Amino acid sequence: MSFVPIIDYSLLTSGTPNERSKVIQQLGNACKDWGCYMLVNHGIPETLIKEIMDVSDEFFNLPKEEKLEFEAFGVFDPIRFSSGFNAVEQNKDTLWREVLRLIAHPDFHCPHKPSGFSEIASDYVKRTQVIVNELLKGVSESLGFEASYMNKELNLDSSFRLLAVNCYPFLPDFDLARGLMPHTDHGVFTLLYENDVPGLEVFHNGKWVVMSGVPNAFLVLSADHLEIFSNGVYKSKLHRAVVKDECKRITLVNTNGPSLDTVVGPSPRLVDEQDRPAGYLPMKYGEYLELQTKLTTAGKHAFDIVRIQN
Ligand SMILES: O=C(O)CCC(=O)C(=O)O
Ligand SMILES: [Fe+2]
Repeated sequence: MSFVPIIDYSLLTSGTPNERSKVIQQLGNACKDWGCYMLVNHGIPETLIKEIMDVSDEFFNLPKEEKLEFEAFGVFDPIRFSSGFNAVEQNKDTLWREVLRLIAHPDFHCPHKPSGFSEIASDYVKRTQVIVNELLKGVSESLGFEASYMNKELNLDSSFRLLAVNCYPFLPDFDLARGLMPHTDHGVFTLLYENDVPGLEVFHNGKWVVMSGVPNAFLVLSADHLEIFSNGVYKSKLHRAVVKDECKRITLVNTNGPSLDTVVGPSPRLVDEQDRPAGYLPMKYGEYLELQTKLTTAGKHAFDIVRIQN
């Protein structure tokens, strides 16, 4: 039996050169073997995590009409609240979830209530950004590139980033399954933090594996644009949420894409006409997001359109 890899973030930033190169190797192995890992010793104060979890909880506890003031459906709407069943599965098993999506970068957006939400969420986004940037350097090096290569090629300084706050409320009076259908995320990789109610599962070696049990860790999932850019060396991770505990699950999800007008295709350094032809069609990240939104209602994925079937 194998376990989800654990990566010690502190060794990336303050390890000796030897420790750093070891952890970069571990990062590469985690991306190759699992496509996901737990990130520990990340340095985000537990007090800040508690604050953002509490204020998110307060948001979801607002009366329905107040939450619906933020209801929106456009993929580029800066603030988007939605709730309901997974649209794809309307006639099959249905899963309940509420989600608040905020565009966090290049500009930060947040509802004006509850009080303090915007300040706390903005602080959380800034601090998680530092982690994302360091991880990007490590991932870039693990692919054999210089640390800044991915950042430069994907215009990550002006990247499009979302903070999605998911809530799976426990509703004892309703017979509702709670969770999220199997999917992969857009962007380079996703950082996910859960309150202490488990639910995230990843598909590994033909089985669903629960990602939980490491306290105070981020779960990091490789996403579609890492697979595309690495020409399939690192795969996007299939995952889902299944919430069984009789408690409310809240998750904080940071997606980290390139800038919207960046055309993402396989890095020329990882394409070789003979041995490793390009496996993905280039597409602007913004177009990919729009396409994904259109396809979701049909139960399809933009990834299937850019992937070249050899
Ligand atoms: O809430 C979870 O555990 C999963 C969330 C997720 O996969 C997403 O928001 O993309
Ligand atoms: Fe996801």
